[in-house]
Amino acid sequence: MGIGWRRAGARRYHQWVTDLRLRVLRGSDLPGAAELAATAFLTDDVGMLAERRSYVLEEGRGLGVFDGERLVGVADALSRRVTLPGTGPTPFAAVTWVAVAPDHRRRGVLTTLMRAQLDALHRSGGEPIAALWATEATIYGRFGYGIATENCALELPARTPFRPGVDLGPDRVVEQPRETALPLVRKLYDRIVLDRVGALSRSDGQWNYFLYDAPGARRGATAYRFALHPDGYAIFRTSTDWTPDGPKSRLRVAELMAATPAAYAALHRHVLDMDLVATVQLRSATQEPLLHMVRDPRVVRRTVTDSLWVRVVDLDRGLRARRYSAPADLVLDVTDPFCPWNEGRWRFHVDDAGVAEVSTTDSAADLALTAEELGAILLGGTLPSTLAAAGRVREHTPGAVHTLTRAFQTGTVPVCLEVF
Ligand SMILES: CC(=O)SCCNC(=O)CCNC(=O)[C@H](O)C(C)(C)COP(=O)(O)OP(=O)(O)OC[C@H]1O[C@@H](n2cnc3c(N)ncnc32)[C@H](O)[C@@H]1OP(=O)(O)O
Repeated sequence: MGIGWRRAGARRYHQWVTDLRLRVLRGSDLPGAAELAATAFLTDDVGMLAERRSYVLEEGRGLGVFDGERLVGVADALSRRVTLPGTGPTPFAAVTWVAVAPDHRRRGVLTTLMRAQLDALHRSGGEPIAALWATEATIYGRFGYGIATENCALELPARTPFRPGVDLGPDRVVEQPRETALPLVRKLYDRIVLDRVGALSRSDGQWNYFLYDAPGARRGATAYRFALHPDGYAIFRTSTDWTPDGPKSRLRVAELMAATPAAYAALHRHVLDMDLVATVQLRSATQEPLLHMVRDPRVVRRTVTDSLWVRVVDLDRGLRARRYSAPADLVLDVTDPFCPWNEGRWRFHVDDAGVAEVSTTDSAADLALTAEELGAILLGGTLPSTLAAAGRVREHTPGAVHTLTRAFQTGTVPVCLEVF
């Protein structure tokens, strides 16, 4: 049976008769998948891609499209947990390694993979939400993914001074070799992610993937270095640059986690004060405390980008997965052509404890929105009021947008800094 699809008209897909076949990938497909991913992502480090990938492979979750014997499209969905407001780490399908061979593009291979992935999650009652990092921001909205979190690439001069009075606490930051640092890092991480909305829990394999450190993966920089504090850690690399004006090396932080303000300040001071370094780069939240600790916030260059794109797979299970900040009783009119089981009117009732009841209804709608907006607001990062101002959430009952916004927003801005 051919499974390629081609768009014909605004919303209709016709079966496109080809030799294309979809099947679940096996471990033995990894080399072919790595070849395909390398081609699609414009690299030739096939061996490295395959080795890194092997740490997180799960039987039965990767999907492949084959043209005869040749693998021409892949999409994986890893079993991961994301911290949701009020409920902590919650399973989600981490969609990744999406690639289509350049000579098979724009024939519906990606659409077929997305269709099969979401159908499987729906049918099996698997993870109620899916999430991904998008290579291009125009790809995934059509499949019901919306921008749920943003992050900032920060760059600031080394030795940037803090404001007077920033408390570094009594504890010292000590660098340790990877082997001894990792168990401590993991313990700290497990503690910190519990209430950090948007952060992802990690298994052994996911730690190996995240901290993959083969020389070819370092892009000319050093191996990872580990700086430990009793309440946090920083993992970073440096790349050396000797110029006629003196050393202008860069320090790039892979991850800095701190459970207390003093640990946060001390760890930032450690990376900012590294000798021979001219510039420090970090990936951070949009509401990063560091900006409010330095004496001159304008020396910090910031580039904001979308990070986690979220898709509510099953509307009722997805909305019930988190707690809410204020009571609400609203009827949502949801448009979701890619997952039609979510379409229609839903009563969204939140009690005083923040627990949601979600059920279908015939009552008149207070608000109308699509799956893309639902995904965007789920973590509390993108506000319904912002989407309403953009014309993407439509209010039928005055005050409904305000009620929805109060329910979804949380005390902190969610952030996901881990690309998977
Ligand atoms: C989660 C992740 O892994 S993100 C990684 C995504 N992968 C990459 O960026 C690697 C390089 N690119 C690719 O491999 C491919 O071009 C893909 C996967 C992005 C798209 O695969 P295709 O099989 O060509 O997509 P498909 O034919 O199903 O397109 C579906 C629709 O998306 C649109 N689309 C697909 N890719 C893009 C894109 N890069 N930019 C804008 N629109 C796109 C198509 O035009 C089509 O629109 P239509 O329904 O209005 O006709």
